[in-house]
Amino acid sequence: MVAELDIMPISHWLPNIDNPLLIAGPCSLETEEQALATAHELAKDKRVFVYRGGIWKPRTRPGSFEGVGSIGLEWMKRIKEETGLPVGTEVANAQHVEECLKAGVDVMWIGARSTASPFTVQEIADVLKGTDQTVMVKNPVNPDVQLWIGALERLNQAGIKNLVAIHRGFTPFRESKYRNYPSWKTVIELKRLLPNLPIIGDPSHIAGKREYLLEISQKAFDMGLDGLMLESHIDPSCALSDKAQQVTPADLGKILDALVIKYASSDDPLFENKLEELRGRIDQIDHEMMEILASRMELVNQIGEYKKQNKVTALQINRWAQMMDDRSNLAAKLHLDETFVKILFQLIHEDSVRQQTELIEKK
Ligand SMILES: O=C(O)C(=O)C[C@]1(C(=O)O)C=C[C@@H](O)C=C1
Repeated sequence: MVAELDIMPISHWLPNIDNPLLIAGPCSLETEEQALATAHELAKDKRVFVYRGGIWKPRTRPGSFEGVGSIGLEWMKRIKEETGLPVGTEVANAQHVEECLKAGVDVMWIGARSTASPFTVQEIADVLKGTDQTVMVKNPVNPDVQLWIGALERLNQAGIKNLVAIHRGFTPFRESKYRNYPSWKTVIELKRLLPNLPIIGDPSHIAGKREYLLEISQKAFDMGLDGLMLESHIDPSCALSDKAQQVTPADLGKILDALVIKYASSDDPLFENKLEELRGRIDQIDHEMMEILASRMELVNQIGEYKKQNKVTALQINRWAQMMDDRSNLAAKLHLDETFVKILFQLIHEDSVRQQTELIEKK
């Protein structure tokens, strides 16, 4: 289902933006001194556009630091006054939103677990109705693009047009390099369905460890995302939450220096001409591949007819196993990614079996 959302570009609510949107600040506001010292350091870097700080922290298990609560909003007001930076925090229920609206918080975001709960999102949307608030929506914990869009739709139906999606990664099922694995294909699908929706990355939550921040941030720009949310703490070694993924404002500056910002297109005519020529060749190859696929399918259907006449099963597991070995070996020789080739042939084979079973079952 394609959603039609009325979404404003980031420049509508952040008119001075001249770079990708960078939101930075501590995972949690802990003390007024820590919150302000971090903000003053970050504000010196003109690439930072919004200050972030967690006030209400949804923790997986009880007993860990769950945020300072409403007092943090007073600190946010001081940060705004003293640095001039717009401020943002996570909201998880109607009361949080009401308090943030009163305190003049500029950006609110909905966390991954809340996005996964339509009642929670609706409750938040109902309080926001009639405001011109900026709201960011993190992906739900599982890669369900419709659930992510559903949350954005609920807010949009409440009149919220300053919307941004945040890719913070998905809960892994097993031991993995990153804390929350990125799913770029889910991001591509979201971009396809909602081309006007700004999307930013949250490398801190994807990484879980500061040493991976640069590679994930670069990947986010390579994928055409519109900005980043990065956690920065004046002294990460003392942080009360997510210590390992936070960096000092100085280290954040180094990450930003190392990043190559990418654009959707270039105004260099030489580049554009070359791109057009290469794309033409790709179109040609794709068309040839599809014709080859159609010829393959004709053979599969012929085999299907013989199988029907001779009462032989559509699925031939030994032949399939031999084919997979052969295609994997060829993939290695041709320097193609073996997993990619495996998935491709799995899809082709699945469709062959589907077509043959339909043909065999047809009266
Ligand atoms: O070899 C066959 O028996 C086929 O029908 C072809 C094919 C294929 O797509 O290559 C399809 C189904 C079988 O499970 C194995 C292979």
